[in-house]
Amino acid sequence: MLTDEQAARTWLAALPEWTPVAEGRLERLISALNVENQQQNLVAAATLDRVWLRHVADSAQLLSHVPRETSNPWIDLGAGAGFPGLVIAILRPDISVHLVESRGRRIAWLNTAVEHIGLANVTIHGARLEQVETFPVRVISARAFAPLPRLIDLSARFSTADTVWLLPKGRSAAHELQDLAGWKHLFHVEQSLTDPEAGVIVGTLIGPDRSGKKG
Ligand SMILES: C[S@@+](CC[C@H](N)C(=O)[O-])C[C@H]1O[C@@H](n2cnc3c(N)ncnc32)[C@H](O)[C@@H]1O
Repeated sequence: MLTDEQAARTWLAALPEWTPVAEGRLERLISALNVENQQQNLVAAATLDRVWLRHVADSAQLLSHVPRETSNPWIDLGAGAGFPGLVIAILRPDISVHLVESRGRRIAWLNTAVEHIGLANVTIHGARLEQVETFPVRVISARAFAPLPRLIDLSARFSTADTVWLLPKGRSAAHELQDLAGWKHLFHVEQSLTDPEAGVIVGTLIGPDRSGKKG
């Protein structure tokens, strides 16, 4: 379990995806986020002094749940400040990362951040997810985007038999999964590395469940 900034940075530096370029880009992201967060509430202000733990490592931990060679393309729903999507794009410059965000000021921030960091592998869909054209993806991530049933209803059309879903769900992960009805899936909850009480829902979606059973 990572509990402070130093531990988070040490853990990040040991990742196979870690490079000096990625480190520089993450530092640029964080400094721009600190400035922009004074203009709009991208992340809770109280989390800024633990940004490596609460946002960077919290995002990067998703990489360990999907094989490196089967993670392209990746879509991040409700990208907001860019977590986890921008962190994934920085650590995996070899894959195509799609960010979906509907709020104008956040879309503007994402565009500015991508340009400022110098990322060539990000596509920003500045629209409601409901309006984004369907395309198959290998990974769907979404942090703090929507309750699980709505999240799946909105995004199942991007999922194939091979798509891995990575859904950081905080403390509600196990309950949300237990209460999920209407879908056949191979989801389970992984312990979050950054919060002892939080979980990440991980797995694949099979399809609609017409049997009426839960979970
Ligand atoms: C609570 S924020 C989380 C942002 C980011 N994932 C994070 O964890 O820091 C949820 C984001 O989803 C966006 N959002 C909500 N509904 C959406 C929709 N239907 N389509 C696209 N974006 C949406 C909101 O504008 C907001 O930026």
